[in-house]
Amino acid sequence: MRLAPRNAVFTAVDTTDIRAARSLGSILGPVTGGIKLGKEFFTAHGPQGVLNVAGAETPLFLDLKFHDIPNTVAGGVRAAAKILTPNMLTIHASGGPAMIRAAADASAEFGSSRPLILAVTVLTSMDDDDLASVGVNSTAETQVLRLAELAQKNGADGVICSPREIAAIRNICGPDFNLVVPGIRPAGADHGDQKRVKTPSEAMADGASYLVIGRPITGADDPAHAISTILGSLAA
Ligand SMILES: O=c1ccn([C@@H]2O[C@H](COP(=O)(O)O)[C@@H](O)[C@H]2O)c(=O)[nH]1
Repeated sequence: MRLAPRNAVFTAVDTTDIRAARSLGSILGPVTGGIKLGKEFFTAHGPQGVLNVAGAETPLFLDLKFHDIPNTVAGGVRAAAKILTPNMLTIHASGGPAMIRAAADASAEFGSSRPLILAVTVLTSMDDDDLASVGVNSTAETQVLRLAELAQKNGADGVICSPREIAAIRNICGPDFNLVVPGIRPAGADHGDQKRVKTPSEAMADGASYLVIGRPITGADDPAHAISTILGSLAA
């Protein structure tokens, strides 16, 4: 299914400032697919903070990137699904088949209100040299494809990948697998620590399901204008 551009964008609200997070959530939540809260916000404010920022009407992508033994990850998924009812929840695919399966099975216990389980492949801040430095002697693309297949085989609903791998994953995993894509930078924007990037329109044209965009929106003087420019580029 092809989403309207606004529904395909999740804004990464990475801050410890709860007032700023609430303000961004109220400005961006209604005009985009929803908001993503991750480790920075969660570590500072915990589940109650998440509930304060993501109202019931704002779709929530909870990006906690669980990576532990299967039993512990399953418990984390259950706790998050019960207390925070996120639409999407992340684990690391490199936790292996049993861990991915445990997360998928735990999510399935929540029936139609279960969160999508998305497996992080290779962080978008890493390139081939970074992978070699941690003992992975494959290109980022080869490693992403390996982990995407593993995630799909073990029940994940989709993966987190960079925009550079979207087309190759679509070929292998098919049209229904969710490809949720950070590493998005409008033309001319600062890449910061992101190494495998493309523009929003390139990523959507390649077949992304959702885009995750943080600093190009939240770091702008006028976040509402920044998101409207991005959505305009997608509509065009
Ligand atoms: O491989 C990954 C996995 C997750 N992220 C998260 O996405 C956003 C991107 O924020 P920007 O400010 O647009 O760079 C951030 O919350 C990361 O934790 C990722 O970038 N790459």
